[in-house]
Amino acid sequence: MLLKLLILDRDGVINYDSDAYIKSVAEWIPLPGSIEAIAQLSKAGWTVAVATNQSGIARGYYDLATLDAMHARLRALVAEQGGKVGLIVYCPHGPDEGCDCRKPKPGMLKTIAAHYHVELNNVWFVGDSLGDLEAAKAVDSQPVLVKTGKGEKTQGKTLPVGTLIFDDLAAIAAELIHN
Ligand SMILES: O=P(O)(O)OC[C@@H](O)[C@H]1O[C@@H](OP(=O)(O)O)[C@@H](O)[C@@H](O)[C@@H]1O
Ligand SMILES: [Mg+2]
Ligand SMILES: [Zn+2]
Repeated sequence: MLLKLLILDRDGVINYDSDAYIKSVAEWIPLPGSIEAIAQLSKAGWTVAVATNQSGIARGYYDLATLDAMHARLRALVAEQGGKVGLIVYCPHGPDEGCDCRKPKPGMLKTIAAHYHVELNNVWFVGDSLGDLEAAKAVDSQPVLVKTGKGEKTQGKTLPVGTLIFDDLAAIAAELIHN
């Protein structure tokens, strides 16, 4: 059976983003409807994974324990609604470290695909930044832009051909669950 896999960017898609980075669990605040959307998707048989740049680690703004605590919070909130979150992959590196995982490179998407033993082509990757969409395009995934977070600003840029655009994660869940 083909795995119904959806991959999400984190900041600006699941939770509010900030130009000052999300540096603590207290600053990690879910966007309206995002927790419910993830719970509904997982209860409808979707595996929801996350691929997130976290250069704030390299910059020393917060540590791995804090990052893990944010993700534990995400998992707990979704579980409260009867859903679950799949693999969360993050890039802790800075923009100048030349790693293979920082978006727009597709390394995290490849890690997720290998974890679930699936191909990436046509898997939806939902993000609010151009780098998210470019990462998706690099591995023939489906780039999906949400207008939350930096999404409205990103919408004004030249997007990869075929990028789908939705208002928010709730709209994506409605599309995937009811079609
Ligand atoms: O959207 P995801 O990938 O989940 O995470 C984005 C964050 O890591 C941060 O990424 C930074 O970009 P730089 O890493 O400094 O280029 C800035 O855009 C911050 O505003 C943002 O919070
Ligand atoms: Mg983002
Ligand atoms: Zn990296």
